[in-house]
Amino acid sequence: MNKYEVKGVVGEGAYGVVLKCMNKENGEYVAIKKFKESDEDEVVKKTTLREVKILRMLKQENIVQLREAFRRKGKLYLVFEYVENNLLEILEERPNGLEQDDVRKYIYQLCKSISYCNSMDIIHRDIKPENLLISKDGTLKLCDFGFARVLPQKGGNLTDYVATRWYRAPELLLGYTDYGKEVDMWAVGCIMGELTDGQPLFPGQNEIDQLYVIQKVLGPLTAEQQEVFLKHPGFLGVKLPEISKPETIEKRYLGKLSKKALSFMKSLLKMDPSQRMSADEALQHPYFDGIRDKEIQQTNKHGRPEERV
Ligand SMILES: Oc1ccc(-c2ccc(-c3cc(Nc4ccc(CNC5CC5)cc4)n[nH]3)cc2)c(O)c1
Repeated sequence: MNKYEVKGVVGEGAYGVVLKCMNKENGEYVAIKKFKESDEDEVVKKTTLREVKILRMLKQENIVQLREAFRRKGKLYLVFEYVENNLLEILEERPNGLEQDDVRKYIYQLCKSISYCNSMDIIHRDIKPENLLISKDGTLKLCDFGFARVLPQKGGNLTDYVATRWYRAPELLLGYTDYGKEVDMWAVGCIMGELTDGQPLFPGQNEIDQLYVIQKVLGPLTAEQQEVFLKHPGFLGVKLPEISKPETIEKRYLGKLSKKALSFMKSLLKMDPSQRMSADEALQHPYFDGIRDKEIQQTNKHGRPEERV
């Protein structure tokens, strides 16, 4: 830590703190995650080692890069690239939402980061505006893999966890343990809505209310999910809401979303995870026509020559 000068705090959590620091040797800014616990606690040690193992796997332009990891006085320090801002603060500056083209550019980059994670069998599990960093040139970078997990082999289960409620998929809220990468794409749909009008799409006040606000817009849970809800110990005695006329995404964003954007968002906000669009499918969606082609042209200009057919 001697070569770093602390300039401020950019994040805090149960784990510890993320500091904005300057490298005194080269003047470069970095973000350093300083873990609170020393490594005496076996459980903490196991989770931090799992986090570092995942971070070392990730090298993609829309994911914050881990630069180095070191221990000092029994505490673990992770050094990352520093990025100027995050989407939470940008949303606070734009209470009525962002321009539609900026929404599209950010959601495209987010889908690229998730597609890359999925190619490594990694799910993030806590995608939210605070964990989406935005650089001065408008590059989005996914950060904070503290809840991330490597998907278990077929039939394996994931343990429960508590991440940010407003972006949590129905299967997580209902306690399913065989959930998968679809939970990250549900969060993308929630964030797309929030970027569009500046308001959280499903701002539930507790877990029951979260399921209620989701159904108020999208309609009822699936039949299977309703059965799970009625048997869930945490929801015993709680009635499912009678949703005769859901608000619908169309009405919620009337006049604010193009037809392609609406179709894209609705393909993400499917109650049934098996029906939800994957990150790879999302990248091929007509919503990204124009962005994808421009990127292909640029790659061919600077990268591998266009394959001759
Ligand atoms: O497993 C992990 C754990 C932590 C990280 C992580 C890595 C890097 C950052 C980070 C944050 C950051 N910049 C930043 C973050 C937040 C703001 C918003 N204003 C803050 C409140 C003062 C402004 C700038 N640059 N890099 C944050 C988290 C990570 O990427 C993975």
